[in-house]
Amino acid sequence: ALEDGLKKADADPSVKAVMICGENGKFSAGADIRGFSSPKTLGVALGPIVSLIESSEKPVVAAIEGVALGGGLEVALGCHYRVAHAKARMGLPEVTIGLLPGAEGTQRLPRLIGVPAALDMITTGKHIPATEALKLGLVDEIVEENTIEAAIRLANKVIGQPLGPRRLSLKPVPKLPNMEAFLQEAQVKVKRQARGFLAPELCFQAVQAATQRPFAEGVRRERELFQVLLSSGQAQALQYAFFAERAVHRWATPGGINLLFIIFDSILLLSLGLGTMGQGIVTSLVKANIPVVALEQNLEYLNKGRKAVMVLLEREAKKMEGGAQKLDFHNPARLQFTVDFNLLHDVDLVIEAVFENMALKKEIFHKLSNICKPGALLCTNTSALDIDEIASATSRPQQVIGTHFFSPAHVMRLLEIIYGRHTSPSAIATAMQLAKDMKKVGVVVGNCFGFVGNRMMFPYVEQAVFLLEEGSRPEAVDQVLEDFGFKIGPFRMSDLAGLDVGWRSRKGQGLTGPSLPAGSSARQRRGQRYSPLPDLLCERGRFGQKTGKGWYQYERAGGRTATPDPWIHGFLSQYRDTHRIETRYIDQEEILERCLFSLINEGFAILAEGIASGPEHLDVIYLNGYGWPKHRGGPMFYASTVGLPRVLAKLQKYSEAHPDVPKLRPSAFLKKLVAVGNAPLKEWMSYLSRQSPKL
Ligand SMILES: CCCCCCC[C@H](O)CC(=O)SCCNC(=O)CCNC(=O)[C@H](O)C(C)(C)COP(=O)([O-])OP(=O)([O-])OC[C@H]1O[C@@H](n2cnc3c(N)ncnc32)[C@H](O)[C@@H]1OP(=O)([O-])[O-]
Repeated sequence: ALEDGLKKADADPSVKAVMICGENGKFSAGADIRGFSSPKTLGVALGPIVSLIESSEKPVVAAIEGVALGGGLEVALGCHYRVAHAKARMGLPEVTIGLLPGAEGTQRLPRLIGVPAALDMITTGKHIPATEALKLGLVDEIVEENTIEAAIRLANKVIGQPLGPRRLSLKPVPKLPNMEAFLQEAQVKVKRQARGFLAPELCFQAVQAATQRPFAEGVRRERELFQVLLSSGQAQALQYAFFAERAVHRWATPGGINLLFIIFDSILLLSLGLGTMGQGIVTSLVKANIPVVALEQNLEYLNKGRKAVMVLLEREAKKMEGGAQKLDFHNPARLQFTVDFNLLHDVDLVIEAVFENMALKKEIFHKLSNICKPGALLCTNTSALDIDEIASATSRPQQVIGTHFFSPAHVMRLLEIIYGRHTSPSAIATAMQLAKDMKKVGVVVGNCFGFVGNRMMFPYVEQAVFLLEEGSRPEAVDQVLEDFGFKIGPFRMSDLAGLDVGWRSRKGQGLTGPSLPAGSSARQRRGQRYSPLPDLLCERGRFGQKTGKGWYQYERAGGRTATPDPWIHGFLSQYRDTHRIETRYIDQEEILERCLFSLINEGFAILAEGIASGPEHLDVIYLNGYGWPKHRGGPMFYASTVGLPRVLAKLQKYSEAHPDVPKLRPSAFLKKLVAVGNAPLKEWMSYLSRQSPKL
């Protein structure tokens, strides 16, 4: 249509200028991402159309409203002028779906805004607001009112002016005094951050080509690189992740009810507990423009918490344009700190974020149930505790729901939303809406120990520790998983989170500590293999970063630079001697497979139990809360790319070698999917006889 329109306009002498706009207040979100999975729909190449726009003999003005992303922005770059609405956002986000701008955007953008800014936009895929686009010279004008009228005004003004200088393909790339050095440094940075993710590196190469070759050759290079990415497999993983994230917004209850309404006109939210988690939650709420009261049990904790929240908010405000004014967090109508439980009467929604202790949580929920107004929703921030048991302390279990935030809560996007046996659909809908307002990805899951994310994490960490018993070292295991794409491996993660957290939980479960029955075997619990290694470290005061020693050693207590610790190496060999374990060499493949496949195996069990309604939900949780590398699409998608028969065969092999490790025993659901012929991921759930009984 664009091509036809342009040709008609060019041929019609009564047309003096052309204006291109989108429909319904949106310029364009770019190519249809679904089209990339079918080569047929890629038939129409956008690049030549962009060139056609640029070569028009009549001035073409883009009127950008809403978004101009990807191919949308590339179309705008072909125009001779760009007018944007002040609220519009622009970007070349192709890298986030594993691609690069394939319609000449990598060649035009650096010519317009210079190499540093273009590289930044293209390799990160970030969306920038119109005000920033104006500063960069990406748009010629921004308007508060009618963009289309403004674009037409500009078009009328420029009729008859020479178009040569406005054709980006004819412009040279602006020179930098130190272009070589700049590019070298930028490439190192891109590579370091990509950790196996191809698209940023190829985006870099395409922009580099713009600095080294004439426009037409640069375009050829861009097309070659685009094809490499298109067939890399990473693009499919990222595009799957894009749609998976949107699919988790669609949730249903046992009767198929899916309520999408907010039950409160205006929310006054109360955050209870101002520890690290509470501080992050309050910061996110203020950022989401939700009036919030932060409550602590005593003044000492309150003042400490208030100070920390203020530091976080100041920092957030600095990142935003007009941040302090927008956040307005010194205004008591927006944010109050109190120790007065009477304020609970007026709040619509409570997020409790006290210490992870069942007795304490029950006591608080009993109190909340007595004080809060009848409609108030009561959320508990917990990473593993039973929502039904917490709800049983109230007279309104239908209004109790789990909201598992991830630390730091003002940064991490994931919010696991856990419904109990009595949680009402409107409570789920409200929690989902809250997630959306807080710009988080809410995923509805069922109630079980560890919910989805942590439940899948337990066997992964368990395998990592077993590998140490058998002959590996923390740094070797971490390296394999970091090479796979995780930001940090399980041991560095454990040091960061604090080894004492798990120790406390194991003591609570009677797996270690004083409640462990006398005479228990060191490496067996309840008939299963158990590793006391983490407990032994904790007994020696090695809690991780906070004590300067854990699985690694650090420069000081609270230090962040992990270095392999010879003490740990000696300790491990002594441990193996004590327990007569023969040290063996464990290769990278075994490390990777045992850690990942045990996690994936638990995912299949979760799906079969109806704790989550589809593999996409598990993947979205892992991508947004556990640092799973995005270009691998999430654990369940990864399993589908490895092939379920291979995952099954490997689990069978490892399970035979370790018969006392139940988490290596292949799940019945995985076996079934292999038996039916390696079913594709989107069909998995149709092979469950009872679908999502808990949702
Ligand atoms: C020979 C080679 C030729 C190559 C040519 C290359 C051209 C070019 O370089 C490549 C591209 O443009 S790549 C593209 C680069 N562009 C991007 O990567 C932009 C990706 N999109 C976004 O970032 C966000 O969706 C927006 C900011 C646009 C809206 O955010 P919001 O307001 O929170 O809304 P929301 O919930 O997010 O979306 C609403 C609905 O729209 C759907 N949908 C949206 N975009 C889609 C798309 N492009 N496609 C399909 N569907 C798309 C979305 O799934 C959802 O559907 P549902 O059924 O209701 O679930």
